[in-house]
Amino acid sequence: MKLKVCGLKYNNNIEAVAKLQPDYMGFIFYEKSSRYFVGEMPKEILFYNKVGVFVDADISYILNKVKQHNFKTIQLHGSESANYCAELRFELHLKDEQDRWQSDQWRKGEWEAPNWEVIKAFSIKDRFDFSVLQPYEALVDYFLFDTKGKLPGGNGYTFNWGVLNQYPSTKPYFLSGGIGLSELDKIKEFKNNPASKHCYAIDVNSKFEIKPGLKDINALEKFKDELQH
Ligand SMILES: O=C(O)c1ccccc1NCC(=O)[C@H](O)[C@H](O)COP(=O)(O)O
Repeated sequence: MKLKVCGLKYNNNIEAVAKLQPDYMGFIFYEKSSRYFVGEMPKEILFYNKVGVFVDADISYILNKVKQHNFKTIQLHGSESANYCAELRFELHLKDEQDRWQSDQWRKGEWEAPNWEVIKAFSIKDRFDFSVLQPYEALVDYFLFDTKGKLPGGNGYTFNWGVLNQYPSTKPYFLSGGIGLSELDKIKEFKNNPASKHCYAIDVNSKFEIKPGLKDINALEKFKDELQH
């Protein structure tokens, strides 16, 4: 399973996390979050697979952040509708066209359109109406299942993963919400469960923090090693 480390905030710490080579590194662009990312990222991670995480943001705001931070993956963590996802896809495509015309690589015949990935998050507690996923099927690349809580994300506790036994789709999903070292046994058990068939990645955040946005590198390293076994 792949690993996404979310909610990175401090540049030295970001570089240290990047050295662990998680598959995705997530950055929160939601002002009310204690992990809200401001400023510039270290140049060293320009080409890493970085995820911009947004909550009901204006699409123009997302496009600005995509350009500023070179995101290829966008995570929608609010109540974004399927129409919103369609509009985002359309705008990303328009952006590609503009970039193509302005690019030297295109003139040299070397231009490659970015492979956008859109993740749509949904919150679960003890049950979930999976029919809500249907309108998003053709519009997003991954679903992400997080725990329903007071905050849109980063609540720090797990939901009942048994709910995923009813997952009706074949779309790969991220499993999220309160996952820490103490969930490793549960993850191993989950891997043997039919519900994990389409689980593409594990998403971790607050359970690996020294303070909001500052990740514990040793704990992450241990988790990554264990996840691979
Ligand atoms: O982490 C936040 O502060 C946050 C705030 C607003 C929207 C999304 C947010 N996090 C998104 C994530 O993908 C988290 O990794 C996910 O919610 C799980 O967090 P945690 O329960 O702390 O493991």
